[in-house]
Amino acid sequence: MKIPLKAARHALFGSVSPSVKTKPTEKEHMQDLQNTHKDFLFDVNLVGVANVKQPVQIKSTSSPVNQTTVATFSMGAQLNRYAKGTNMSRFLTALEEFNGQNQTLSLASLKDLVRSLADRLNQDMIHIHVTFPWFYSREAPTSLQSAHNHSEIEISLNYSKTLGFKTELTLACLVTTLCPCSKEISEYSAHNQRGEVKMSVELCEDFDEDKIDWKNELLVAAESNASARIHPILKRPDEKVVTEQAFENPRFVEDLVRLVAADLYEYDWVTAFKVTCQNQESIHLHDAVAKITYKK
Ligand SMILES: Nc1nc2c(ncn2[C@@H]2O[C@H](COP(=O)(O)OP(=O)(O)OP(=O)(O)O)[C@@H](O)[C@H]2O)c(=O)[nH]1
Repeated sequence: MKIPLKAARHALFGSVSPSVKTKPTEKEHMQDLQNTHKDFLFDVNLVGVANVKQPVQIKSTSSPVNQTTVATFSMGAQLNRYAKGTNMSRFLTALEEFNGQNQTLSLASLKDLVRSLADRLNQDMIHIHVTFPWFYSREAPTSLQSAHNHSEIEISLNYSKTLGFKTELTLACLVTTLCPCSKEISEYSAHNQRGEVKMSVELCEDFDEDKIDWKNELLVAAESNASARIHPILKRPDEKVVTEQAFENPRFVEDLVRLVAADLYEYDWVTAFKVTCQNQESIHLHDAVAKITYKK
């Protein structure tokens, strides 16, 4: 078979030559619809961009201490009823500059990004939400073989020029939970499952991210209270240890949220928290869930 040239193939499938263009091509002669000012009936609480993926550098107190991960950004601003549209491109320009400076993604650098957005968009209120997987080396208990685990991180910043920043930090990780009821009533064994622990915290005024690696602290709060931690590599002697450890530390979903809440209560850098645990029950199709919200 003889295939026609590419241009002919495109024509075959409906492509046509460009028509005569009459609208301006220079930016200064183009309509700027988004800058139209009229009464457009409602203020818009949040307008911006979502699901923007970027490679970012983060720091950790556990290995690997410097790592590249992929973050997903949502950024938005308020818009008053007299402005037709926001300047969408400026969100991406600000983010591109942020990344171009090879900055580490931290609370401090995100706050700089938010301030720069407030200036570029000439807005008093900015919201930014970032999620990314954070990786850490996890050693098996006996063989000491290690590989990477990860938890999901969320950082949410609400900024107001008059009120400043409201920050919420979230970590979600997976743990093992073993059912106390099942252990109590059964002649042998107990059902156990993978549970997701999600913790969101608000920070004290003088929180210093250089002194406290909040990701690590939240991970410790979840894992140290679970029936057992989750490992990437387990040899047989390791598997024996984690199996027995889970049996020695049975947890209802309620037990786990309460124990994690107690740890967060003791963290003096946390002023308010939410803890949820969702167990993918191995003896049901449904999940078991529990949640605690607390303001100190
Ligand atoms: N406001 C708004 N812009 C949108 C939307 N969807 C896509 N855009 C696009 O965002 C782009 C414009 O971004 P702007 O930042 O306003 O562009 P500009 O006016 O050339 O940029 P400045 O010089 O910074 O003012 C256009 O291509 C719009 O079509 C939307 O729902 N709302």
